[in-house]
Amino acid sequence: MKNIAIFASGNGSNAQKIIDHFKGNDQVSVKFILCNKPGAGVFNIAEKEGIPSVLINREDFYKSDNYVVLLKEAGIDLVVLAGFLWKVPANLIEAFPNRIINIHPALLPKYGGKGMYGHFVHEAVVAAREQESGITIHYVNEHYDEGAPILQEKCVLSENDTPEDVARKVQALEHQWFPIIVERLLTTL
Ligand SMILES: Nc1nc2c(c(=O)[nH]1)N[C@@H](CN(C=O)c1ccc(C(=O)N[C@@H](CCC(=O)O)C(=O)O)cc1)CN2
Ligand SMILES: NCC(=O)N[C@@H]1O[C@H](COP(=O)([O-])[O-])[C@@H](O)[C@H]1O
Repeated sequence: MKNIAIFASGNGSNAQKIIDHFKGNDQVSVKFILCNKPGAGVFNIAEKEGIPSVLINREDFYKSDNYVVLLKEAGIDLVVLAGFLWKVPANLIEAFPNRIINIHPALLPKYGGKGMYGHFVHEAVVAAREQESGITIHYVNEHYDEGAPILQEKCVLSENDTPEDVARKVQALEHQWFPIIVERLLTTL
């Protein structure tokens, strides 16, 4: 059995796609959904899917090993950041070397780093009149968006695309590829 923990901060559409992908697979379990935003939509997904959820406490997250202990005791094999908006601290990264991955809604290294999340990314891409955008799935290190890349996929943009149009095109790539990459990585662990 391979065990996944998903970290999210928002609606959880990527979490839902990953959960759906492994339904019927008795070798993979989504053990926890952890979120730092009270009332986030991902909590509704956890409840609907019968997956234990955890509201992350900032003090504990950055000043204790409580979440490392929780994940280790649950036998988590892969930590998946799916729209998680806090920086993962060094103790968690050290406890799960090459076992934490993230999806970024742009073609890193462009449009990454502090402040580059959600609609801010797509607004910057449109402002720069980029002709393409896409996704980057990467390992997580102690800096935002600088971990080793795992996959990049592109989408073509038109000059009339709004940030919302870009978000739609990018999200389609996320939903298509993130579950596949999670499954592919689990086979290597
Ligand atoms: N140690 C790491 N932690 C995280 C990474 C990472 O690569 N290394 N990726 C992020 C996800 N992310 C981009 O993919 C990202 C998320 C959020 C931010 C950001 O600027 N956050 C704000 C706070 C926003 C909020 O609390 O609502 C901030 O830090 O001021 C940048 C990039 C997940 N964690
Ligand atoms: N830099 C991090 C970042 O911007 N992550 C982005 O947050 C969204 C979460 O959507 P979801 O909650 O519907 O999965 C996704 O588009 C993901 O790429």
